[in-house]
Amino acid sequence: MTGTPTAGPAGSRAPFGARLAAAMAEHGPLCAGIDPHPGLLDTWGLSDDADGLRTFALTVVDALGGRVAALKPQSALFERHGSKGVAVLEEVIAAAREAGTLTIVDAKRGDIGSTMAGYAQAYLADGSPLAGDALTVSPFLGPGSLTPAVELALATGRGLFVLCLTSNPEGHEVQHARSAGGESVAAQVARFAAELNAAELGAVELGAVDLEAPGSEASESAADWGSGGFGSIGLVVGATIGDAARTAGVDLAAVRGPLLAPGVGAQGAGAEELAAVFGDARSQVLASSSRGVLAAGPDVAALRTAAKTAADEARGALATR
Ligand SMILES: O=c1ccn([C@@H]2O[C@H](COP(=O)(O)O)[C@@H](O)[C@H]2O)c(=O)[nH]1
Repeated sequence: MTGTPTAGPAGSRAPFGARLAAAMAEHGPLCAGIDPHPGLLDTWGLSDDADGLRTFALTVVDALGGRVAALKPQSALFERHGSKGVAVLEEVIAAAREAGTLTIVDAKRGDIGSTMAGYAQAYLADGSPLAGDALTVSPFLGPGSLTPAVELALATGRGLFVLCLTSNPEGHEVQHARSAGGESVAAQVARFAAELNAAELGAVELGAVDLEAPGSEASESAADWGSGGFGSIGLVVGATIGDAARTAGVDLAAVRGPLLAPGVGAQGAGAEELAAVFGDARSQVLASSSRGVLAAGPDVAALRTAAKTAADEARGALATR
């Protein structure tokens, strides 16, 4: 086997945090985004319709499947093609799974709890065609509103990435707001994830989570997961945020979960920013680049070279020794 545990039959999937840690160790800390912007479709010589979208997205899976830690399809750019676009997203998730690559579906879902349960069923339930390995979610209706998604993710070996300190400049206005007690919104979100991860990792350490489920590839890496894996509830923390984690009072290392770091490449962040933003949480970072890699297409070899270069740069920037 490779060092990357993949999904076994329903009910036997190892925890997402463990699977992601293994994938990052094998392929480097890069998540390649699949963002089929109209401009990119044009550059690739493709039509701005569901057929062009399908060719684009499946070319990326073909080029990078089995070569990066994760692929992150951006749901909005599939949804803009209507039901045919959503069908392509389902096909992309299945193709990545077939290639043995984790998918983070970037749909940033968030709603009141009863509706969140519907989103959870759509994106996190076994057998749902839109279920990848993890989902991005918005905590801005209150972190507790995400409980249905948390419960289903943990029950199915999937993960969440909760928006915390986003890469866009406008995020500051909301994420740095402080409660009467003085805690920033971002710090509250980080504490929510930290508490969930402490409970999950504590259960693993106590042996209450069976990492050796029959039929999965879990057993061969179980020891690694117990010691080096992440919790399954990650945060989104942009690589562009400068010292915002410090000023918002967010202890990223204490989260013990993966930190999805968009902003690398097209939004201007590079190795220097990755190293500076994440400090002693560098080993948790999954750098994310979409346009910076996709601009190399449609040539498959060029896409692979661009992804490898980005992964190598991220690995160098995030090395802890
Ligand atoms: O804070 C955030 C959260 C998510 N994103 C998403 O990541 C990619 C970035 O694309 P690039 O082409 O690498 O800029 C995109 O899908 C965003 O929606 C983010 O950028 N920032």
